Amino acid sequence: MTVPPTIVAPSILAADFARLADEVRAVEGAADWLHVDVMDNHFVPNLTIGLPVVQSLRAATQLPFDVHLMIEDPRRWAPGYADAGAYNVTFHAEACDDPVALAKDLRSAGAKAGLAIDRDTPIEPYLELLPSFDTLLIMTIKAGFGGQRFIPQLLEKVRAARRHVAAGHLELRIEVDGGIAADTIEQAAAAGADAFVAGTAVYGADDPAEAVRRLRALAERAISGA
Ligand SMILES: O=C(CO)[C@H](O)[C@H](O)COP(=O)(O)O
Ligand SMILES: [Fe+2]
Repeated sequence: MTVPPTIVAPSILAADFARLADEVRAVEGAADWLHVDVMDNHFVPNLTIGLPVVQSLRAATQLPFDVHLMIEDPRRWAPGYADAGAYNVTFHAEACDDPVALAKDLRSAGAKAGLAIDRDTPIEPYLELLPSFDTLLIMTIKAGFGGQRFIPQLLEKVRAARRHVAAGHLELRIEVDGGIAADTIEQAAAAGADAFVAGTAVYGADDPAEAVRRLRALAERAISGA
């Protein structure tokens, strides 16, 4: 698989769950990954979908799945998503006492491993773990709900992560999640993000595929400094 320089990952959290397969197909061909938010009503105060839905959806699309686990006890559940064919499985640093061990398990199960950092968690203690990961997801809101307002101050974590990645020549995606839209994606890209989750901005648009293409064009323009 060739690796696109900029990833746009529509979040199905903002899709119509009664028409999930159709909603996914609406962004196929435009999106790079499909972002799947799994919430357990314990780690965050919201409940979404779990493994059976991901297993069924896997057969409905060619898009790589970017699973974002907002759950307690990710060591118990995360490998199941890798087994279900997820491309990237991201769990929260705050929910895991041995993130490196779980990253190894995910890679052994054939998935990329992602570490997520919530709004109130500093990035510094986790920078030294990054060589064990393929993706670092930096929340640009408080995890739990779609449709929230982007918090620009959180981009300081993106800048710190980008500096660390550059200094260490690491191969790591820096993904931002929460409130990413046409008026925020350029700041996130300029700060050093190269993967962008967008729920409301994609599925709230009249043409979700066009919204994805527009977001990518804005991000690429900001990254190239044009
Ligand atoms: O992880 C998430 C919420 O915890 C979602 O991925 C995120 O909120 C995307 O939705 P939006 O673009 O509407 O903010
Ligand atoms: Fe997410």
